[in-house]
Amino acid sequence: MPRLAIAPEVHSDLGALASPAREEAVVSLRRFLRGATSAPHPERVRNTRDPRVATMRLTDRHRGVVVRQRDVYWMLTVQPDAEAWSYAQRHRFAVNAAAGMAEIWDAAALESVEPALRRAAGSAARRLFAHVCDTDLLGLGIDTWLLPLVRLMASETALDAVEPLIPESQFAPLSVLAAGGSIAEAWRALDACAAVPAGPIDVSDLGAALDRTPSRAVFVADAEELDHLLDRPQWCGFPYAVQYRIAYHDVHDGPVLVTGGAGTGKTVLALHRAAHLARTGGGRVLVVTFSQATAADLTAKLDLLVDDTRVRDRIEVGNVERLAHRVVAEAEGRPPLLVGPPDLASLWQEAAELYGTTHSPAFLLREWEQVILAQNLCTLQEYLSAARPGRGVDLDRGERAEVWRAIEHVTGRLRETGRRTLLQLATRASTLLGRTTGDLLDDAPGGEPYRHIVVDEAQDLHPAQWRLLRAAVPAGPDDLFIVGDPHQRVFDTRVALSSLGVKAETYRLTVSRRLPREILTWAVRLRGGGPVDGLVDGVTELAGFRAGQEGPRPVVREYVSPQAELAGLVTQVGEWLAEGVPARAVAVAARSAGLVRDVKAALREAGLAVRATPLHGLKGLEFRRVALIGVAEGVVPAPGSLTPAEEDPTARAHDLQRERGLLYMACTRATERLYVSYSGRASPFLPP
Ligand SMILES: Nc1ncnc2c1ncn2[C@@H]1O[C@H](COP(=O)(O)OP(=O)(O)OP(=O)(O)O)[C@@H](O)[C@H]1O
Repeated sequence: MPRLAIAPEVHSDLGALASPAREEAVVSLRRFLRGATSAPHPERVRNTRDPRVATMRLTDRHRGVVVRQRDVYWMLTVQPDAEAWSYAQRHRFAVNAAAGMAEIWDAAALESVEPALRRAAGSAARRLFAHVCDTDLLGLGIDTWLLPLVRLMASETALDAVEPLIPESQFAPLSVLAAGGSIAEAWRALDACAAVPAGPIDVSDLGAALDRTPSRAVFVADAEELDHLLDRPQWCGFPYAVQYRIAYHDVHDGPVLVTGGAGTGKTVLALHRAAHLARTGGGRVLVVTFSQATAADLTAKLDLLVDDTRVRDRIEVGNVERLAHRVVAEAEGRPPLLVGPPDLASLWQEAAELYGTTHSPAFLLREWEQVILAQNLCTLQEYLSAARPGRGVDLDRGERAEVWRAIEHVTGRLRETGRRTLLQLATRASTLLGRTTGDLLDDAPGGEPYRHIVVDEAQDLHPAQWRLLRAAVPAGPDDLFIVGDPHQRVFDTRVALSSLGVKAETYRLTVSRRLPREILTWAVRLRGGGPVDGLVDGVTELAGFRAGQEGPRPVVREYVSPQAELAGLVTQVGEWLAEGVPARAVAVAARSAGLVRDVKAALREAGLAVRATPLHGLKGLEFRRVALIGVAEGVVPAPGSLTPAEEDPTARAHDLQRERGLLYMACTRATERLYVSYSGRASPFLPP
């Protein structure tokens, strides 16, 4: 029987076909898998660059392009006849001699750039890879067919120009060598492209190479497996090599931290890991995310990824607040009472007035959350000797004692009325769990506690919440799997995991699978501000963060008045919907609640039923079209959320960075188009 491997492009090509053609093509593939007499068969194509390539008729107008070797058929794309023949003629296929993965490249396009490379090389004093011998290049898996082209390159620009035309596993080691890296570093770059470690490699064994390349080929044994692969989104069946390597690694010895820019596939990776742990791990898996909206999104994605209900039932999705609530409720025998923000604000006001402190209510709140709760300081003595990282104003002993009294007033009033803040709840829950790890969570089927916790959007967790998560899972292999992006932080919680005793093995993802290059470049300019701290030791840079696709540039519109801006928004959204973009794929957001209300009213009046939300509401989500309005001076950054510089310049700088992170996060939700508008003067965050 033939062994059929499907490439991700077949998934998207079939998805793009109109309904009867798609069904016809799938029926043909099913017949092929059954070996039916009427099944499509490989037909030779004239003038191919690789004799193993053929096409198979799948509908009266479409063909699948396959590379055949013995019983293995690797189907690469499904195209109308002429395009399928052209594709078959243009491409070459090989097995990487060093890392063993299957590779494919557009040889015709490379041949057409060869004369330009030769001309540039003629006038160059030195070739880019003159310092590396052929043996080393071949040892790094550089293909013998590509080698002469590599030898012609005279500059990094030449290498960058061919990047889209050659496999990543060829480009990655070359780019390291071009930048002056060593052979060992180039090897590491090549290793990073592999989904599985290679073992012995036989370059003539296509089947074994495809097994090592799960991001490019999935074998389907029968019609059921074929339907299963095609009916789910592409990310379910084809994790990228780096996602596969981390997510399907047998056992990570302890915590794992994966960072990466917006849209680099962290959430998808976290979901694959959660699924893998639920299938193979030692107990229940808790997936922690930011909000109810992101929890609903992750739940829906997990339902798609994991269809075995027994495995799915082992995974729970929630946020830290829910976990804290549940632990405390179970220990205390009744649901805890929470204090609302207005009541809390008036308590801080009262404390500032009563104790005549020179510090504002907002200062006291930050001191409580960022110093006292962050370090779980329980006595004045502890507070007097504590470090106050991130706080810009020094406090002497007398001032600290005064601040402590004010804080005790608030905590005392909360105690009297039986109310708590969310961070207090987290602290209480971690204390309870610290005493009895797991036992308080045993109302699950089977009675076991969480054995694994997977954390998405980790950049915004407070130390008190980290302590809760740490206490909710026994320390050991595969205990914590954490993904996050410090550049997207929207709260002022800058904590390095190691400072909380979480020593994680770290990985970094660099290619955005969501953002077109134009939006990414613009958003990175907007983010500016250089490296940021949080999660990792030291800082995270945006350097190396790049996009995998092209697209239109963001549109920035200036209007003469807020009314004109709303009218412009309505026109823009109307145009998107008229183009056929579904309403659920469009989001509109603004910084202030008032503006969101105006947007909702304007959209309602125009009969446009798209999501409108504050900027925070976009966190963790993505949409084909995103419109951000009111990105004006005096609105973004929101003046009310900035600490006055005279009160605490460091806190103000942090507030500004957080506001910038918020706008950056919102801009990076768009997969296709980003529209930004303002009336009056532009927000100082917008790039010139
Ligand atoms: N293996 C894959 N195959 C196809 N698409 C993928 C794959 N991995 C991720 N994607 C797509 O890339 C986009 C970004 O992925 P994801 O949401 O996981 O990124 P992220 O790093 O969590 O983003 P952010 O931090 O900005 O929320 C999504 O549209 C997702 O479906």
